[in-house]
Amino acid sequence: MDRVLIRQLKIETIIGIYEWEKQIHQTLLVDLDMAWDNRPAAATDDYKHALCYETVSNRLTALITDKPIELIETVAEMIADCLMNEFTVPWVKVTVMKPGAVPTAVAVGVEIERGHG
Ligand SMILES: Nc1nc2c(c(=O)[nH]1)N=C([C@H](O)[C@@H](O)CO)CN2
Repeated sequence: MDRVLIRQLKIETIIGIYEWEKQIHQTLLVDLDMAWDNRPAAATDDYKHALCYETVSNRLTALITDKPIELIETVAEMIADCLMNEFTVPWVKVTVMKPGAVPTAVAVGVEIERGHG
């Protein structure tokens, strides 16, 4: 299956398990691999057949900034659910990185795959 990709989507939000983290915004970087049949869009050159990476980016930013979240695992699962239920993406790989969370690491993160395709 073809894929639509989003790399390093930057989301500033309240994320973390500690009290001090609930008082600040921190950056998450999200990578998405979304299964999608790109042939109808290419054959017609018609946007209506495309999985719009701009619409997806805006929707996921709104979703994740709506309320405080403790775990990046929750972020990844919310993103996968949204893509499969709202955008009918049949398979997705979601990587959520939290740069700076561990001072001795460039970034830490989680990766999940959901669906088939
Ligand atoms: N697997 C996880 N481990 C940790 C998380 C997390 O979301 N998933 N979060 C934290 C803290 O919020 C940390 O980022 C503060 O620096 C610790 N471990």
